[in-house]
Amino acid sequence: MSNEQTTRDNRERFTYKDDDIIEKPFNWSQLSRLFNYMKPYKKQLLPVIIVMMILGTATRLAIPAIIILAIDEAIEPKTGDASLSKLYMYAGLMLLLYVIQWAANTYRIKFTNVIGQRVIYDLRQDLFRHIQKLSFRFFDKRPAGSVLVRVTNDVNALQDLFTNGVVNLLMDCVQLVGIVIILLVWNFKLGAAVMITVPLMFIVSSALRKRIRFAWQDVRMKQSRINAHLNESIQGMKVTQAYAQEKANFTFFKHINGVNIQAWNRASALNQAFGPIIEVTSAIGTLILFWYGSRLIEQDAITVGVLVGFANYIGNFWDPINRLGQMYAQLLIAMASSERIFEFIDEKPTVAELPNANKLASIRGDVTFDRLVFEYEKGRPALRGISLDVKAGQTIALVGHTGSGKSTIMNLLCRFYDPNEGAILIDGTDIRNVSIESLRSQVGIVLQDTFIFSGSIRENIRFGRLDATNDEIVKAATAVDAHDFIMSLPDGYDTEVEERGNSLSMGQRQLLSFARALLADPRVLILDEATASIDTETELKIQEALKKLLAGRTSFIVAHRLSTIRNADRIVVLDHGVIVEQGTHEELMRHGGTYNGLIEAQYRFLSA
Ligand SMILES: Nc1ncnc2c1ncn2[C@@H]1O[C@H](COP(=O)(O)OP(=O)(O)OP(=O)(O)O)[C@@H](O)[C@H]1O
Repeated sequence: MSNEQTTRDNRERFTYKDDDIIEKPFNWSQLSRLFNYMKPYKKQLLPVIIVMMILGTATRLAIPAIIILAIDEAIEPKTGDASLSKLYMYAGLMLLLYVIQWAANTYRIKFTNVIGQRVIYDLRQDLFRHIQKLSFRFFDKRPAGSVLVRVTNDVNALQDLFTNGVVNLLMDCVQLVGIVIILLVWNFKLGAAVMITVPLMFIVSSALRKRIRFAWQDVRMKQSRINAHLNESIQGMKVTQAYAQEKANFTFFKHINGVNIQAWNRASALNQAFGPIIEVTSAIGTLILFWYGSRLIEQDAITVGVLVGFANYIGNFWDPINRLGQMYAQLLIAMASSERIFEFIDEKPTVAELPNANKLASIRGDVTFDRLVFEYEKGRPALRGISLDVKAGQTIALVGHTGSGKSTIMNLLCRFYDPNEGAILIDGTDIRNVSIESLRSQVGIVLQDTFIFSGSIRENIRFGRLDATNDEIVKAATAVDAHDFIMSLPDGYDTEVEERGNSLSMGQRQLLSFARALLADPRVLILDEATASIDTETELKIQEALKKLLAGRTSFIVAHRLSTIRNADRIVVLDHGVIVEQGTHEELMRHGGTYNGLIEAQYRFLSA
């Protein structure tokens, strides 16, 4: 163990892997991929926005030209006579241009907001749809909080870019090019002189860009850690409080919160550095303008109007450059976020469907495990060659020490993971050759940790089959003996339960999950029996419910209760990923092997 590890302090009790360090160069194809999200709205809204953009930019470019004309033709014309009427005319014209500019900008912002919101909506939908398709392996590696942050923070980070960012960027670019052309055409020498500092500014600022990009990526990563920890803390709050570990937990939170602020400050300081660079270059540019401009006036090469107009254009010239600098930072933030979003969207489900996968036809329920080998992590096999033949309608109890591979077999049967070697056949068909939906709709699973969603009891049962009628729901609940307890709740089937079903007891949650499974009516049922001890009356109820649930289907039970085990047609005993014994309860007891040991240990425990 390294020195660093041994001296690890309390703050690092919990470790979160740095979530996806992405260090790729600025990715133009990704930017265009992002902009593809705007395509559906191209016809509908883009023409309006483009017209507004042209109007806004054209008026902005025209105003200094009017100032030049007003000075040179109305205030100080070469003929010598100032003309008040001309001045009024130019002032009126300017007023009109300002009004047009204001109206164009207002409408443009309104429309871009609409597009921005729709794009964000679509992107979030895509991301969520894809996350739902990802396999268990993906979620094994990632804390829920870090997944959450991509759908919330990272998508939000793109909001500014899509609402006004892109359009502002285009407008600023057009404005810049427009000003450069106007200045060079109006007076090439003076125009070139004032812009001499621009390349210098680009050289200095380009050095900053890379650092800014990485700094913002770092911020996102740190935020992701906060979310991961927060999510875990909230879910594990009861344990934290039960062990009075709030202080230690808070210290760790303070640590990651502080690290996040530091990262943010660093990124923001780098961002701020753009401002002074531009201010200094703009000041030098203005200095050159007045110094060189006044010499040109002395030589009669330009008029006062041109100098004032140039000053105006130059003012308008640095503004967009400054904004482009900020916009670049915003673009970098958006790029960092979009990289993280696309990284998820591009993640291929490890359990993939064959392109030509057929639906699994209605099954009888024969299940064959053929020499299954599986490892979650390389080099640590959880299953080392499992072979088992199960006839339709049989109940198989899987028993064995903790970590022996019982749940893993079930995970493979549902295709939450695919085996490294071997195959699982249902009615002779390899489950990898059929569509996942058709498989899972016929293979039901009731997990040990029954998940109850926030919503009504009725909706929770209906989760088994969304088109079930209310009568069918009541029938399923009655069959598993859950009806009485449901009716004793304040609003019966309409009683709202909290997320995870915290307001229900363990036994009640289990009965609900049985009702849900019964409603789904799968031909093959997997049941990871809850280990928590419950009172004898509930135990009896659950056993009765189980009988009804299992009747007529092929069932696999990761069994912990003796009563469940005894009722099984066959008991399969696992040890370190291999089947060491199988048979009925009596056969295995007579055999006096691992099973016998397990049962005796349970008795010793109960009678102790
Ligand atoms: N998601 C996972 N990632 C990595 N290893 C895992 C994962 N799930 C299980 N394992 C490992 O695989 C082995 C088999 O685990 P499995 O959950 O199948 O055991 P089990 O017999 O169901 O245990 P229990 O009775 O405690 O539920 C164990 O060594 C476990 O540490």
